[in-house]
Amino acid sequence: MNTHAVELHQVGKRYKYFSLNDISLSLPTGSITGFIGVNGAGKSTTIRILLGLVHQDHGSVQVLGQTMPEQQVLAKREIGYVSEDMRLYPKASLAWHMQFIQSIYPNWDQAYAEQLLKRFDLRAEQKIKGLSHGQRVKATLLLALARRPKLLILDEPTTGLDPVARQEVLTALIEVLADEDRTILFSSHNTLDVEQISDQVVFIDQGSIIEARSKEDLLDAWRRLRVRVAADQTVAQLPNVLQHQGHGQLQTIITNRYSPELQQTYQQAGLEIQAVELLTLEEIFVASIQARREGKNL
Ligand SMILES: Nc1ncnc2c1ncn2[C@@H]1O[C@H](COP(=O)(O)OP(=O)(O)OP(=O)(O)O)[C@@H](O)[C@H]1O
Repeated sequence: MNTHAVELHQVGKRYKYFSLNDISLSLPTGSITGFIGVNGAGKSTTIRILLGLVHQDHGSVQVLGQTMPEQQVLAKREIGYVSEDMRLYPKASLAWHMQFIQSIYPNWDQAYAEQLLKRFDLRAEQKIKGLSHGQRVKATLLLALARRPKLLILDEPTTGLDPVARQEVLTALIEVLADEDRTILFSSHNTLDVEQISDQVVFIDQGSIIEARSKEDLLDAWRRLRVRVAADQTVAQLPNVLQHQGHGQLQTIITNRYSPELQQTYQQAGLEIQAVELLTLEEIFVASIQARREGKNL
């Protein structure tokens, strides 16, 4: 078994108005990675390169031990892919699609497919054209999950789903990972979903990866400190202050390098620390993008 399901090294792709800038990324086997970026950041382009649908201009791409795009036929047998723009046949039923996929993929798990039908409250005999948006997303997900792929790549899997449906989908994804040699990459604008289920987080901005590490490490490193400062003190010059707000005596500092030692340094500089708070993944994402756009190093 490979220790990494996906390895990108210095991968670049140039379009007229956009370029993916030599990105490197590793997804450990058995992990679930949330891939977060604003519109147009390069999430789908990266995913298409992983699938061999778009060829990189340079750099190496290994997916499940296969070199992409050259060995994409072999890799694709083991990859399940779900995106919003996937087309099912509107006039055919879900059962027809299930049989069709079963005939192509030997790993199809019919018992699991039936379990997912119940979980997602879908009827196999219903035609695709009669399904609501959310039901269509769940149907596509069922077709991908029941193939039992080694790597599941989901482009915005929860967009447009109601909160209950979102939770059902997220629970199904967590269950996939009970089997430890399966790996999931999912892109999302929804940081709440990523915070809930991923164990690795990747931020992409303007074609560059700006953060890639374990969710726990990331959440632990970022803090908001509420501090009382002396009148003549300048907070901005203290070490590891990424952002600060307020001009009077009470100010807030945001740091992405929190440690008890850093807190001591601030205290020794004369700050009175009134509170130390964790940030949500959404706050961390927004602050990371802002810092980068202001030319600060993360
Ligand atoms: N085939 C193409 N030709 C030219 N430009 C392209 C092509 N495909 C993507 N792009 C450009 O690459 C940029 C990144 O697009 P991409 O779809 O990867 O972003 P994304 O992060 O998935 O965005 P969103 O969240 O809006 O789906 C966009 O500016 C897009 O216009």
